[in-house]
Amino acid sequence: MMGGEQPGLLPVEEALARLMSLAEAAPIDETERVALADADGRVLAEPLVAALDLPPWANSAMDGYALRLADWQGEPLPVSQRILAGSAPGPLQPGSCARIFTGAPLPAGADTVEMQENVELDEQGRVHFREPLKPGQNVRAQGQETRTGDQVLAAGTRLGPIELGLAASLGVAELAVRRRPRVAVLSTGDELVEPGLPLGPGQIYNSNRRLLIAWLQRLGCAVVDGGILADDLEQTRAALGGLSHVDLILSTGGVSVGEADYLGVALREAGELSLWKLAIKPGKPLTFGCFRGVPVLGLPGNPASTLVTFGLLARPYLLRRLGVQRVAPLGFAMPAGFSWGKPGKRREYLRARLENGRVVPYPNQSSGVLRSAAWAEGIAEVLEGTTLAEGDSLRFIPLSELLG
Ligand SMILES: Nc1nc2c(c(=O)[nH]1)N[C@H]1C(S)=C(S)[C@@H](COP(=O)(O)OP(=O)(O)OC[C@H]3O[C@@H](n4cnc5c(N)ncnc54)[C@H](O)[C@@H]3O)O[C@H]1N2
Ligand code: MOO
Ligand SMILES: [Mg+2]
Repeated sequence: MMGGEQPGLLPVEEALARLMSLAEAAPIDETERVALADADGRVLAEPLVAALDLPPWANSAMDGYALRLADWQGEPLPVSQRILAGSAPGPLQPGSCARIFTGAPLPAGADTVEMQENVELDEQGRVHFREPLKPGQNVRAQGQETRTGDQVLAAGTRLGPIELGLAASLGVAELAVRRRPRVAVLSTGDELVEPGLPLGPGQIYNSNRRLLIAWLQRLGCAVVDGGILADDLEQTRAALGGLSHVDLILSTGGVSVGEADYLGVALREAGELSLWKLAIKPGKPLTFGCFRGVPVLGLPGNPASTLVTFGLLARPYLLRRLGVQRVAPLGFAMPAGFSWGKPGKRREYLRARLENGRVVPYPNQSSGVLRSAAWAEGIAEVLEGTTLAEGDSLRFIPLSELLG
């Protein structure tokens, strides 16, 4: 399309919904078994089902004394055994109590534990219980957390420290996970130079490559580094064609309407362009298509646009291909610490911080300014067609929610 024509922009939620259905149609569903030590950030391929009760046996929640409250008449009790964590006690002798420590198994016959702070010992070493006792107090019953056969994690769960700890608590040493997605990263632009090399006239350093590779690795992807791609249609076709083995080609730049923007051209030529021009700022020219069957996500080249579109759209797309169901960033509502007078045509994502409980945007919101994101703690969403007065609420999405 030539001239000043400005076709309708696709609303962000519609773009996300389309990406999600495209992701569901192209699942990365091969699985592999990995040790827990290698499972952080991976996606569970099968439900995790408990093969034992947790706790496996009743145990004490306190350091103190275990007794059988059902038979106790209020008299001082002699101590018949001492039970440390890791031991296997015999049954409780009738008419006695047991010295017991936190995490130690309750002896058969005992049903209640009193903490040591609430008892007194007399010269005969008998225990006087000073406070009223409740049946079962300070006892962690067998299976109170989990019963054998319970599903504790669903397939499609993304594994993090908590899930790994939970699997370990059930004695699981290996998990079935989806294989890592293979994602190629291409940085388009004749102006780009890698850090460490001298900068010539008109050149800038390639920041998107590092940003995306580090982020993809955190997401558990196997990255194919495609380096810098010149602004040239022939080379663009060749580069895309040479990546037939990956699950996704992720590029930056070359998707707008400039005369050196060839990514969109190559996708259009291949006849498989399914998404272009979103009502999002930054990030409008985001492009999604396929090149000879390989999905291609063309992020806009401006670094803050790359960041916002990767976090809001590419990341959920990749996670959904791995079977993760809850993918969209949630954030929470916070009051604006600024006003917004001019309703926009695009939904804006401001790089912002929380100060005194209010959202404060970085002063320079230009999509070329990556420093805005390094300063920010999150991105704040200003809906299209709206104005804001100070104190009005808007959604704030912490960067930590996007980066993990
Ligand atoms: N006439 C119009 N011009 C532009 C429009 C428009 O609608 N009409 N959209 C603007 C918007 S919005 C964006 S965003 C940019 C995006 O364009 P591209 O994705 O095609 O990106 P490039 O033009 O190749 O680069 C944009 C900008 O970012 C710098 N860049 C690119 N790659 C990197 C990298 N790897 N590391 C650091 N910086 C990078 C590049 O030098 C440019 O300054 O288009 C607007 N134009
Ligand atoms: O949409 Mo562009 O990313 O504003 O600069
Ligand atoms: Mg370019």
